[in-house]
Amino acid sequence: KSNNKNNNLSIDYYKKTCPDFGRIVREQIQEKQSKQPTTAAGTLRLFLHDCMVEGCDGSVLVASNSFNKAERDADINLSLPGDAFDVVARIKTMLELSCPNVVSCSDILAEATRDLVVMQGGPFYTVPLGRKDGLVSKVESVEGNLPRSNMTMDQILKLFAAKGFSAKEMVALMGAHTIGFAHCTEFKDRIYKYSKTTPTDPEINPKYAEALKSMCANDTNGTMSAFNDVLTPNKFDNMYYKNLPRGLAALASDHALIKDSRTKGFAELYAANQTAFFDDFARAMEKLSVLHVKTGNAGEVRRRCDSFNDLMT
Ligand code: HEM
Ligand SMILES: [Ca+2]
Ligand SMILES: [Ca+2]
Repeated sequence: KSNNKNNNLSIDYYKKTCPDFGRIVREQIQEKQSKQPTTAAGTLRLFLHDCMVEGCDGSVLVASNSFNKAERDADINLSLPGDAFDVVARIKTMLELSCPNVVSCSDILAEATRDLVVMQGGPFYTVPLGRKDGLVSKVESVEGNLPRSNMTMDQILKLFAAKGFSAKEMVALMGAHTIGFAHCTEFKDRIYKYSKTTPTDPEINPKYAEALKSMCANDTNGTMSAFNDVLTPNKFDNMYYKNLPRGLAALASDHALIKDSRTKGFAELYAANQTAFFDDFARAMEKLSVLHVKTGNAGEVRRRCDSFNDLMT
C-alpha cells in the first residue's frame, strides 16, 4: 500500500505499452552489478540525489552542455560513480529497442534502485510508475537540498523534514549506508584535525581510526575511500546501526545518529531488529520514490537520459 495518493502513478503503468519493462530492468541490473559490485550503492545514492533536487525526475542524469550547467556539475554530485549513470543508460538502450519513447529515465532509476537494493539482500517495496522526466537541471538548485557529512543533526533533521520525512524515517533511510563507500575527504577532519587537543575523534574505535589514517595517508589523488559499513559493505542488512556504538562509522553524520536524543532510539531499534529496519526502510523508500514526481505535461520521456529532448533548453 502506498503512503502517497493522488500522484497519478500506478504499478502497472507500462503493462500494455512496455510489458517487458520489469524484466529488462532486472536483467540489466543483474548483469551490471555482477561485473561492477559498486553499482548498487552508487545507484541508490544517485536516486537520493535525484529525488531531493526537483523531485524524482531524472534531473540529476542530465549532462551539462553549452546552453546549460546541470546538477551533475555541483561539487556534491561529482563523486557519484559513473557505473550508476551507466546502468541507467544501458537499461534505457534496451528499452528503446523494445518499446521506443515510452519509459522515462526517472522511472528507470526508481525501478533499478529498488531491484539493486533487493539484489543486495534488502527489502522489496513497490515502485509506482509513470514519472515524467524533468525539463530543468540547474547546478544552482542542488545546494541546500542534499545532506552533507559535516552538517549538524539539527540541520540534517530540518533538511529531511522539509522533504516531508520524520526523524524516524530519516534514520531508516540512513540505513542505506549499509552498502557503499565514502571518500577520505568526507571524514579526514575526524581523523586528522578533530580538535586542538586531539587530532582524532576519540569516539572512533582506535583500531579503526588507525586503519582509516593509514589508508587516507596514501590518498594522493583523492580516490581512496572507506566502506560506510566496514563489516558487511556489500550486504544490505542492519549492520550499519550495530556499528555505530562500536565507533565504526567513518562519517560524522553517521556517528551523530547515536549522539542526538531525537535519533538515538531509532538507531538502537534498527540495530536490535532488522525486520523493523527493513519495514521502515521500505516505507520510507516508497515515499522517497514519489517525491515531487511530474506527470502529464509537466515533463517528457527523454530519448537519452543525459539530455533533454529539446537540446537548447
Ligand atoms: C544525513 C544524511 C546523509 C549524509 C550526510 C550522507 C552523506 C554521504 C556521503 C558523504 C557519502 C560518501 C560519498 C563519497 O564520498 O563518494 C555517502 C554515500 C552514500 N550515501 Fe549517503 N548521506 C546521507 C543520507 C543518505 C540516504 C538517505 C541515502 C539513501 C536512501 C544515502 C545513500 C548513500 C549511499 C548508497 C552511499 C554510497 C555511495 C557509493 O558507494 O558510491 N545516503 N553519503
Ligand atoms: Ca531530480
Ligand atoms: Ca551491510
